[in-house]
Amino acid sequence: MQNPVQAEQVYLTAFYTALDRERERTEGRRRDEQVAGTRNAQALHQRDGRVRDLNARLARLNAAEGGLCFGRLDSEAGEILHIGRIGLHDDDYESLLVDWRAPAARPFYIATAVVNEGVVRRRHIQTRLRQVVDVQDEQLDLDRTADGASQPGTGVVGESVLLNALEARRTGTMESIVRTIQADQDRIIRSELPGILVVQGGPGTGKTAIALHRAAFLLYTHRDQLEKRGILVVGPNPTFLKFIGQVLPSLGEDGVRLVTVAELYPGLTATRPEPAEVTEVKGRAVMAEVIETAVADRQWVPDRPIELTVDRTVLRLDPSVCDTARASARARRLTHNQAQPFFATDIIDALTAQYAELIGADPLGGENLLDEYDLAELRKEVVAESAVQDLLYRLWPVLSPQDLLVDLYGDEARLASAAPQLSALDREHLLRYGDDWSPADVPLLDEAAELLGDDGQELARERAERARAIAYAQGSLDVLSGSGSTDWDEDDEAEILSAKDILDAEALAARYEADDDRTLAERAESDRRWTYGHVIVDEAQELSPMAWRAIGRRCPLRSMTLVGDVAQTGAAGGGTSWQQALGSSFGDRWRLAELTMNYRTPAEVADLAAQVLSEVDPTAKAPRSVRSTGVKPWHVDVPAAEQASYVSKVAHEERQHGQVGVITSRHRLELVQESIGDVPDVTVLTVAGAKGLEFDSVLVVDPDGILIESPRGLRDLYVALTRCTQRLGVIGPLPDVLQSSSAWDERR
Ligand SMILES: Nc1ncnc2c1ncn2[C@@H]1O[C@H](COP(=O)(O)OP(=O)(O)OP(=O)(O)O)[C@@H](O)[C@H]1O
Repeated sequence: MQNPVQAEQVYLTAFYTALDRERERTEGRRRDEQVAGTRNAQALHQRDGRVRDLNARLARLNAAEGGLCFGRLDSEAGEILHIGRIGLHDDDYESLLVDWRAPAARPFYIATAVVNEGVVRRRHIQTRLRQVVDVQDEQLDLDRTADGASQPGTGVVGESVLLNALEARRTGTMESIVRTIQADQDRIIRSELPGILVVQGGPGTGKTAIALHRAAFLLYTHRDQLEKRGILVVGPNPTFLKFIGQVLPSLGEDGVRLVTVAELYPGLTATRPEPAEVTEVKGRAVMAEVIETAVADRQWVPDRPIELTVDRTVLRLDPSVCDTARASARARRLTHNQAQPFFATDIIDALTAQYAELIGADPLGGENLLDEYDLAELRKEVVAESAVQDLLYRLWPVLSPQDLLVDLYGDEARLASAAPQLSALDREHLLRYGDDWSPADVPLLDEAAELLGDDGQELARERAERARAIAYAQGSLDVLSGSGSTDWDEDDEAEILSAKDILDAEALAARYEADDDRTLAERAESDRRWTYGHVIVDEAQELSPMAWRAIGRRCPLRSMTLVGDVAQTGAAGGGTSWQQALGSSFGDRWRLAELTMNYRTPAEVADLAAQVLSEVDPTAKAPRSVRSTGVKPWHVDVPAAEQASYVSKVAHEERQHGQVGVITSRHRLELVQESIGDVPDVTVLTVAGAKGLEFDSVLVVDPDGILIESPRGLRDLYVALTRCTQRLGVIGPLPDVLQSSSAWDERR
């Protein structure tokens, strides 16, 4: 009789055969598409689309190679279902392997002995390359479990697969948890698409992992809807995005764009560092009003008449004329730049009328002597006069968001007028000269862009895009006409109109624009007004109200998953409750899910972190660790002068345990970095840089410094202490909150 490993090997071999066959078929279809002759541009274009789809299918098949099948369900009715990274069928379209995201796979994640979902046995299948190396069974029918009917050779049941995964050394990048998703996590992953779902959970509860698996689930379940608009994932910093960047490709999904808030505005680099208190002011919800007033202030009405000369005739523009023109332009409810031509026309009309009055007046007191042609000529003169153009610029300039902010930040008077609700000190924080940008400027630029509308630059970009499309279309036509004469015999040629006969490049370009050949991520990246089918925000507690406004604009459907932990907020503008963070943008239109199990930190470390959490928020409940390692955290204080070299020595030693993270105060960062040097598997960072990351071993250096460097120092310390999967060491004087002798390993 076959043992379970052998039995599963038979299945697995069949699955890989099916995978190989599907891959060959897809490759064959792609080859056929690529060599097939196409006789008109539209067909060529449609073919490009099919090749794109086949490439995506191949990527999904290739991604499924590692760990293709990892589970099996046996039902009460004797039915067997194998669960894998992808769905596979045989030639008769009978299901062989069920995609982990399909409804049928769900019991694999949620069935328990109490609520077994009709499943009597769950089997975890462990594979290496294409070989089954182990299987572990969980009996879910209580009767059979009671009489001990577990199968021979099945190995340990229960949580061992999960614990093995958690104990495994980290690789430096996050990996998929598809084999071991837990029931409470599964519920979040499969939560419905519409609406805003907030996932609150302490450190290591799997929020990031879940958010990414949810993206994969949503793309699978709502592919038609989401493939067109894509999913946006917003993370706290580029290191974090790199850390999580491989999870979705490993699940075969690439219709997702990963960005930081600083990258949300196309064509702009926003990396200038700035003090936390400045960031905090820029992030306040009230800044939306400030920007609105700053725009309104650029629609100026002088308080006394302005004189200007057109061809030696002195004209006078009265404030009342400006006021009327402004009111009428504003009443159009257009953006500032869209409304500008209407305002300008009214002013020019008024000046032309005055001009005509003066020079066309009949000396004998009769009617004005000028006819329509004369009036048109006078108008041209008025428009061409530079003094008029200068005045129009002062009264209602066409502005880019950058212009608006540079002018606002650089002028105390403008700031005072636009931001009376801010204190003098807050306004001082905003005051600066220059046109380089910090991440906190991005939501403000976005806000300004909404109110200002197109300033011509966007139009220029669109024109450049169009020129590109025409050039591409022209290339396609050249190819078509070149091959047309050689491929077809004369009879054919007489009957078949060549694409060139039917289309010119411009018309063809219009078709290309309708279905752009750039990837979705590329198109979304260059278009500020792109709206996504779903938005995921990680470390969501860090975002300011202004950032939420910018993100909300990218998802008018309000289909979002926001994951974070309000106890870990470090950013000056971030929220310490979800109501506070989201209220100004989304009111109470969001639903909350909570995670309570900590899959990262062992209990020994989590207990210590819980002490800090109770200082941060006495009402907060620390997540419960799923495992303990028996290794207590250790602490050493060394004289400040020797600290950096001591840290370097220990960091080098800790490498034997895997990836090492050295988390220190901003103050000490450079010194520690220099002392350790560039060593593989050791990363030195501040708490802000470590957010969302994890390491096998963590050294927290200068905890006191971390504590006092920021008004949110306690939260920062909490984050630092919860980054390790195995070992924690603390170096430097211990703050009071960590003075608990029982928590520490005294041996070091
Ligand atoms: N069901 C699971 N199976 C295996 N590993 C898991 C599971 N859930 C979480 N993990 C692992 O636990 C670790 C922590 O997960 P993750 O980073 O998603 O937590 P988090 O809640 O985002 O933490 P933080 O708030 O600290 O950023 C990761 O290594 C992740 O792979």
